[in-house]
Amino acid sequence: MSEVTAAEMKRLEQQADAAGLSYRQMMENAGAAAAALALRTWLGAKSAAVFCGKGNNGGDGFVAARHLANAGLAVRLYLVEGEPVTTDAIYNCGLAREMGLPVLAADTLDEPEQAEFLQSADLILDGVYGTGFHGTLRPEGLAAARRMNDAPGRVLALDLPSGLEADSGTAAEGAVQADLTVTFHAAKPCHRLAAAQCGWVEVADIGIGTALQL
Ligand SMILES: NC(=O)C1=CN([C@@H]2O[C@H](COP(=O)(O)OP(=O)(O)OC[C@H]3O[C@@H](n4cnc5c(N)ncnc54)[C@H](OP(=O)(O)O)[C@@H]3O)[C@@H](O)[C@H]2O)[C@@H](O)CC1
Ligand SMILES: [K+]
Repeated sequence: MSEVTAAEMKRLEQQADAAGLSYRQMMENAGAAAAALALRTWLGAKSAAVFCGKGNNGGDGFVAARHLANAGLAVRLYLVEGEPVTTDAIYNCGLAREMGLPVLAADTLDEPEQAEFLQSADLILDGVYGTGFHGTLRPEGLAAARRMNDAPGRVLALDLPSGLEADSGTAAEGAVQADLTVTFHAAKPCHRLAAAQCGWVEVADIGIGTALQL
């Protein structure tokens, strides 16, 4: 399997953007691919809890949530670190809200109704941290990872399980344990170095190869 580092991935995204494949379109392709993979892997899934951080990994989560909802699943979004901060994540959070998806703070999961939703969710999407993560999990990230790991549903990590460093494969204490990881364009070193934490790994095409004629 070919592999790229986080920095190489960033460079490829910049080149693809310059070649006319916008960052927003890459995020759309990533989230749509993740939703499609979830739907064909777990046939019959009826509900999904989607955890989103404030960066672009969260952006992938907002996109995937839209596509899962369009496929008929009951979907709720949980913001782990408050509102998104990147342009494309803000845009996709807005679209999710416009289509009426519940976008809730993750600490509402302390409330019985939200806790019940998470306990009964067939799918759990981890869009908290991707290639931007380094170091240790802070309390919000740690609490979210614990909730995902403790829930009975299947965990799909977007790009990589939150709490892993993409290049070193170092797993922070309490990192997400995924059943399936969907990564974008090419695997990152963590998928090999921390294979057990990632579960099954699928690489999704997000259009970069075509844009750059690779
Ligand atoms: N670019 C693109 O076009 C595409 C990108 N894509 C997606 O974007 C992902 C990369 O997105 P990203 O670069 O926004 O970083 P992301 O992984 O969301 O998280 C970073 C946030 O976490 C924070 N943070 C870091 N360490 C932390 C810690 N220990 N504890 C707490 N916080 C910590 C960090 O803050 P900082 O520490 O840097 O201030 C930052 O706010 C990539 O994996 C893929 O899924 C796809 O959509 C395809 C197109
Ligand atoms: K993730």
